[in-house]
Amino acid sequence: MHRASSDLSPTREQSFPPIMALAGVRVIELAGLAPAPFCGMILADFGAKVIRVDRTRAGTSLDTQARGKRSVAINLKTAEGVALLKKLCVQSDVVLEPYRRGVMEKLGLGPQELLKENPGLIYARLTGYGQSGSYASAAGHDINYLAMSGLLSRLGRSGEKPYAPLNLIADFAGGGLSCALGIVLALLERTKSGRGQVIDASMVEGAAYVGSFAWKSRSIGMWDRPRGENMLDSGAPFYDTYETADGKYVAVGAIEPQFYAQLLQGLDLDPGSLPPQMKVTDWPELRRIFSQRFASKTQEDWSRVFDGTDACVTPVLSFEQVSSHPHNRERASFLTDAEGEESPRPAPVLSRTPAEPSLASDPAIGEHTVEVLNEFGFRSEDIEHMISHGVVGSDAVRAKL
Ligand SMILES: CCCCCCCCCCCC[C@H](C)C(=O)SCCNC(=O)CCNC(=O)[C@H](O)C(C)(C)COP(=O)(O)OP(=O)(O)OC[C@H]1O[C@@H](n2cnc3c(N)ncnc32)[C@H](O)[C@@H]1OP(=O)(O)O
Repeated sequence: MHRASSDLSPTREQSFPPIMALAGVRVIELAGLAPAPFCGMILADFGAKVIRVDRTRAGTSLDTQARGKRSVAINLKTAEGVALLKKLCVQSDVVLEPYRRGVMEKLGLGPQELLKENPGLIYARLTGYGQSGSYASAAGHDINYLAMSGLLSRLGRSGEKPYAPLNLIADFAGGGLSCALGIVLALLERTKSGRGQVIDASMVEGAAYVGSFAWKSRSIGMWDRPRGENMLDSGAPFYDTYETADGKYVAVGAIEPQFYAQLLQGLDLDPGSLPPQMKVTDWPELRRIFSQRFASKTQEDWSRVFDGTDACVTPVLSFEQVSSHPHNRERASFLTDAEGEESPRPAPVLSRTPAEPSLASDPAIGEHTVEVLNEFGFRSEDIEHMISHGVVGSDAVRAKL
C-alpha cells in the first residue's frame, strides 16, 4: 500500500530542499463536473499525485481544473475495468468520487469493499445532498445546493429575486474546498490512528457551513431587514459597488467610522452636510450622493485618490486587469501556464513548503494510462490486452509527446 503518513507527521525533520506539503500522497479522482476537479487540483497543487480516471469514450475532457493531474481512461462498464480501478484504489491514499449516491456501490467499489482491502484508504464522497436523506439520490447543481443551504434566500438586491453568485459557494467553497479540507484532516488523523475513513461531503452542508457567519450573526441583528437591505448585502451605501465615469466600477467597504471618514474625505464630501452613516432610512439618499460623486471620475482617477488611504475603496478589476495591478503583480498572485493562460496561483502560501503548481498543459484523456499502469506494476502485455479489449483507453499521441 502506498502510504504517506510519514510525510504528514508533525515531528518529522524537514528535509532539504523542501518538499510540498502533500508530496507522497496518491489520489484517485473519478472525473466529475466542477467541484471534485477543483478538489483534485488543490491536492495536486500542494504536491499530491492525482490520477484522474476518465471514461474511455469521453472525447475531450471538460475538466478545466486539471492542473498537475494525470489521466487514465478506464471503461467502468466492463468487469475488467472495475477490477482495474479497484486495484488502483487499494494502492492509493485517497479516492475522490463525485457520483450520485449508490453508483460506486453498484460497481462493487463502495467504501466497505475498498476499506476492507486498504484500511488506510481515505474515501471522499463529494455530492450535492450527501449520502443520506430523501434528496440524496437526486440530480442537482450549485444553485440547488445553495438554495437548500438557506444562503441563497439572503443573496440578491432589494426588490429582486435571489441571485446565485456564479457557482462559487456550493460547488467550490462548500464543495471542492471543504472536501479538500476533509481529506487533509483525514490524512493528518491517519498519522495517529493508521486508519482511513469515509468523508461524506455534502455541498448543501458545506455551503451552509461556509455561511456560518450569516447564520450566527443573526443574533446581533445583522440580517433583520429584508434581502438586499442590510449592511453587507448591498443595503448600505458604504458597502457597495459604484459605476465610474469610464463605465467601470469601484468597490466600497468603508464600515468602521474612521474608515468611513476617509471615504467621505476622498469623495470631497462634508460629513456635516450628510445624514449619519448608520441611519438606515437615509441610506437611499446617501447612495444617490455617492453614486453621483463616483460617476464624476474614472476608475483610475479613483485609485489615485484612494490608494494609500484606509477608505477601503478598490477598483473592481476585470480578469484582464487583475494580474497587472501593482499589488497582485508584486505578489505574483497570478500565473501563466504553458499555453499562455492566466489563472490564480494556489492559496494560501506556505512559508517552507509552498505549492508548486504545474505549468504544463492539461492532460488529454488517457494520456497517462500506460505510464500509470506501469507504475502500479502492470505488465506491458496486460496493458496491451486491456487496450485492445477496450478496458482502458490510451491517448498514444499525447503520451509520446
Ligand atoms: C450542452 C451541454 C454541455 C455541458 C457542458 C458542461 C460544462 C461544465 C459546466 C460545469 C457546471 C457546474 C455545475 C453548475 C455544477 O453545479 S456541477 C455539480 C454537480 N453535482 C454534483 O457533482 C453532485 C454529485 N453528482 C451527482 O449528483 C451526479 O453525478 C450528477 C452531477 C447529477 C450527474 O448525474 P448522472 O449524469 O446521472 O451521473 P451519475 O448518476 O453520477 O452516474 C454516473 C454514471 O457514469 C458511470 N461512469 C462513471 N465513470 C465511468 C467510466 N470511467 N466509464 C464508464 N462509466 C462510467 C457510472 O457507472 C454511472 O453509471 P450508472 O450507474 O448511471 O449506470
